[in-house]
Amino acid sequence: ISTKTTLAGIHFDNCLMNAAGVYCYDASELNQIQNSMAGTFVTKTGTVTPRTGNQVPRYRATHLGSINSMGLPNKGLQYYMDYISQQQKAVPHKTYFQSIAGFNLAEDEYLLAQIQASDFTGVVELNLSCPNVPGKPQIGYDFETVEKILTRVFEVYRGPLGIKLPPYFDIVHFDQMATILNQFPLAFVNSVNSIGNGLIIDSLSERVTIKPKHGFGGIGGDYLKPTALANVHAFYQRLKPSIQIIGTGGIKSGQDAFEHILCGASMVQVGTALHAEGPQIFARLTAELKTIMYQKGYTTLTDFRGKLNYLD
Ligand SMILES: O=C(O)c1[nH]c(=O)[nH]c(=O)c1I
Repeated sequence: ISTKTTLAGIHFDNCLMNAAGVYCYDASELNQIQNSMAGTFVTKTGTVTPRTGNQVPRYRATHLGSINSMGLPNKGLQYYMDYISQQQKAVPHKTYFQSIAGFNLAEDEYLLAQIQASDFTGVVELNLSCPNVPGKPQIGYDFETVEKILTRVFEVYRGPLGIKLPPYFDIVHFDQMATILNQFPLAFVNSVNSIGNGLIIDSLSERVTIKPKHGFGGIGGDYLKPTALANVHAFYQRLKPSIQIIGTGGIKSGQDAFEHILCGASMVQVGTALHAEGPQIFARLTAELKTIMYQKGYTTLTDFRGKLNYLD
């Protein structure tokens, strides 16, 4: 029984990995994912220059998930490129993901030019869905800008590249986004990022739980799972087969991972639950997923990927 997968024509021994932003801020955290059962890692979204991010407390977990308004704290693209360059030499049989975000088209182009000029042989995840940079809208909700960015991206970048999208909540939005995305040679679409600008309150103290933005932040965990599964399946149904799906949102058990794959995911990313449990979660999730596959008589992910049944 194998949980291996292929994405962008690249083989991964395991379909489980971290979600950008969790356990991937620096070399210390990335080493822990590298030394876990995860199939690979994605870096914290890298920007042109390092960022300290928003004021703390900026992350809070509840028994149903998490809220965060980190504000894109990161070491800057070059730090992550240096780390990946080192890992490509030290652990060459794995392929790594670099998450990036520019604050405008020129920055997107600059980031991609830097990657193109480097020895990077991995996969780029262009983040179009950070909800926590004050004053900056989530690009994923501006369809015309998404189309403009992707047009330019594929004029300048030749390696495998996918995008991280915010959750959508309207069937027509799935249709409109898929129509745009099907124009481009995307390697994948990663659905979903956190549900932007939720609010979790401590009713005892009658206060919000995080400092930035009057307590408003991205929602992850159990709260997010039904939305995540819907976005994974909606894009799986609509996108051309060459654009694969990475499923992110609400995965804390082998069953959750199984459900994302049943909805069409080729790779699954873990955020909130990884933050709570640490990198050993990948051993647990892999074992649980294999047990479910065994019980159902499946030996590979292709036996059930995308084969969600309807009631009609
Ligand atoms: O606040 C963040 O750093 C952050 N937080 C999220 O929940 N998603 C994102 O894409 C980002 I860039």
